[in-house]
Amino acid sequence: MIELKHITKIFTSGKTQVKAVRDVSLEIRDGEIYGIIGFSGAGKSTLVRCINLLERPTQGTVEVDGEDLTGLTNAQLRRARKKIGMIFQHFNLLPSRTVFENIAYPLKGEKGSGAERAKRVRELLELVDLKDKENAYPSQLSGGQKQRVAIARALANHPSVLLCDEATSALDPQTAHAILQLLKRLNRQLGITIVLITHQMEAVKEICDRVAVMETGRVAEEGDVFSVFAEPKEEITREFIRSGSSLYRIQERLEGEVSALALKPGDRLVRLSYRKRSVSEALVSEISRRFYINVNIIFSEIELIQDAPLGGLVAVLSGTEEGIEGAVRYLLEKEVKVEVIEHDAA
Ligand SMILES: Nc1ncnc2c1ncn2[C@@H]1O[C@H](COP(=O)(O)OP(=O)(O)OP(=O)(O)O)[C@@H](O)[C@H]1O
Repeated sequence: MIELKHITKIFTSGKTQVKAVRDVSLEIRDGEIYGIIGFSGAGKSTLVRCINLLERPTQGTVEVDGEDLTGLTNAQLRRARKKIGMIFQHFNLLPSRTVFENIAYPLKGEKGSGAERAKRVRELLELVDLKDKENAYPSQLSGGQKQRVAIARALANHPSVLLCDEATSALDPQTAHAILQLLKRLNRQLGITIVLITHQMEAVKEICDRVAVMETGRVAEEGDVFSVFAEPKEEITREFIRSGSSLYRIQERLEGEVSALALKPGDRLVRLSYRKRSVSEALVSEISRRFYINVNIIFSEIELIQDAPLGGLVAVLSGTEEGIEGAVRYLLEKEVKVEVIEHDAA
């Protein structure tokens, strides 16, 4: 387990001070994928660099598996850091070394013969699906391949934690997806704890179990990914959801063009959002049948987050006043959030 207790980090240069992290306390459990999301400058990188003490916190303690890293001598810290691998946005490979040599680099000075180290490098190459690239140089690799090399290198000493600082931000969406899937596989296969720093909501939704949302050096909100995104409590989280969801953008567009939908008297244009994991029934056909109403779906966006549907739809409900009222009550009972965007009162 990683326990951050009251971490504050202040950068001082001359007379100016920047409080990059302000009194952050977090617990990251063994074997989970923990996301830290925030816009640029929120303090994510500084916080994650405090976990392996690449940045020494101005205040607070960092415990990894019960050991307080802030209290260690330099030699002890070097040993403790072997338990914590790290990858970066721009891969940080050694350009004049081959893939094999890059991965072997952290094994230098470790126990074991050259043959044993070579065996370990080949195991790692296989783990990240790069067996045929051991003699290539970084400049001969794609971004995704470079990140695979960086992951293999970070895993060389069997760490129990992998810190990922914007690891997919420099990659195209397809390659980013492949790297995220690789991280998820390594998490399941090796049981390694992963801390993923990102400004991309998609990355968090795709693989994280829990998430912390950071704003101006603080954690604004924290929890399991489904709950945080289904029922955000803070405005900053809502901003992230809006930035990554067409469901909200479509509403903005529709508001300007409601007349084009030709709502009839009594019709309601609504947005339905799933808020609880339990929604699995065919709700649309159910309300249509029970309350004798028509549900004309204009747009829907539903994705599986942690195996539960998250998202919703924008639709026009037409029928009698009682029918529509009944349907709305029924949806609310099922914990579906109902927002009326337009009501063309009869
Ligand atoms: N070494 C440093 N010296 C001075 N200020 C710094 C230093 N590193 C970071 N900062 C400042 O601390 C704040 C937080 O930066 P940080 O890089 O942690 O944020 P971030 O959320 O990771 O953003 P980004 O995604 O843009 O890297 C920013 O205002 C930044 O300018």
